[in-house]
Amino acid sequence: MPHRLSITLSDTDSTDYTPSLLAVDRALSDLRRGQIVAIQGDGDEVTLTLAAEGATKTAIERLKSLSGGFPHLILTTARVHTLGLGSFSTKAVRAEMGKAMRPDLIEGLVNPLARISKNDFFDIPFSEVALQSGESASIGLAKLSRLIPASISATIKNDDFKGFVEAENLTGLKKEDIFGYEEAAARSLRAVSDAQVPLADAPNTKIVAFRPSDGGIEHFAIIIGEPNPADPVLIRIHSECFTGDLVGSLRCDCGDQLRGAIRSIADHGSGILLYLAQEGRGIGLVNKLRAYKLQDTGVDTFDANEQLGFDADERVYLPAAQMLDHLGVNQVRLMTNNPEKVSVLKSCDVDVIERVEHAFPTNQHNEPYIVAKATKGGHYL
Ligand SMILES: Nc1nc2c(ncn2[C@@H]2O[C@H](COP(=O)(O)OP(=O)(O)OP(=O)(O)O)[C@@H](O)[C@H]2O)c(=O)[nH]1
Ligand SMILES: [Zn+2]
Repeated sequence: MPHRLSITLSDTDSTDYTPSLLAVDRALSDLRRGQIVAIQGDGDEVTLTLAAEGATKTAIERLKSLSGGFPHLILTTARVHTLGLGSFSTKAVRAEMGKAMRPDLIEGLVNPLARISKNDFFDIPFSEVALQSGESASIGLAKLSRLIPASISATIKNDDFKGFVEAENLTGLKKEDIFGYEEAAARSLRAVSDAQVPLADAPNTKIVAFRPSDGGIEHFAIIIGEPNPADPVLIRIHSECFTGDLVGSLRCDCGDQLRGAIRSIADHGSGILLYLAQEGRGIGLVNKLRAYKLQDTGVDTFDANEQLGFDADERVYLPAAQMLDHLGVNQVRLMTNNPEKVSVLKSCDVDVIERVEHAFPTNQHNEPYIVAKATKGGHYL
């Protein structure tokens, strides 16, 4: 009698209530709608923050009046380095814009696709932002909301955080909620629905949806055949790629890898494809399109991310490890060319007993991308 995978659907009524996740979720939608969010920092520090992307004059004026001063533009060091505006050892820096806090200058500083002369920035002083500060958390929030990673922030003192956010009708959250969000969301994943979905190349397939407790974005396990968790399971961890997976973009190898993995698992007899909601190596589809436009000027895939202010790769694999854990799978044979996936999965206590090569022929459009992944990203060819 073969061992079966365990798929236990969670009763939504009994899902843990996780206030910190909920606060981040609310803050993300506020930020995306151009609203000010209040981040509680150390002691009586409160960082009032707006996403730099799309910040309007009216919102900046409200931030000024709420803080009683001049807010700063917070940028990632990656972005400032690519602008050639100085060298810093922290992850984020503060541009002290003073009266120069104009939407066109902000756009020029944060968006590499904006047409503005670098000379406009030369007299703006920059200073380092502490790693665990509210200002640093504001960048984390912008990244989680899949906007350009830059904020307009003002840090004030107020020892009645709850009273302040209530009086001003702002979403308030702790900086630790933001720093801990990705891990907490991954650890709260629960299977919420599943169904048989026969695929063209794998008729005996079941898809299981996993949802974090704040109702945030879902990840999926595509289970082909009847994997036996007592043996090593053949798996693929695939990060979402709307362009490659869905509409057949030739700029990457994702579509071939997705369908190729389904075919290989079906040929093998059984296995699991984990489909992770982290489009564009975790920067989101809108930013990936920006990165493509930059790549059309000759920049490679990793540098394009950095020009936008992101790390070269923003992905996390704890959700994948958690889904495997829920399915009772610990030993895996992982189909990938990316050594980082192997090492990160191992660090999440998944026993990767073998890396299975997963490469496909290139085409004229994705060749530079595949070459950059191998030469710069250390991927196996
Ligand atoms: N930012 C950015 N993301 C890209 C680009 N091209 C593809 N992607 C994304 O890269 C990710 C590729 O995911 P995977 O195929 O799982 O990962 P991989 O790192 O190539 O590793 P393996 O395929 O396992 O070898 C997807 O999220 C794509 O959307 C690009 O030029 N820029
Ligand atoms: Zn792709």
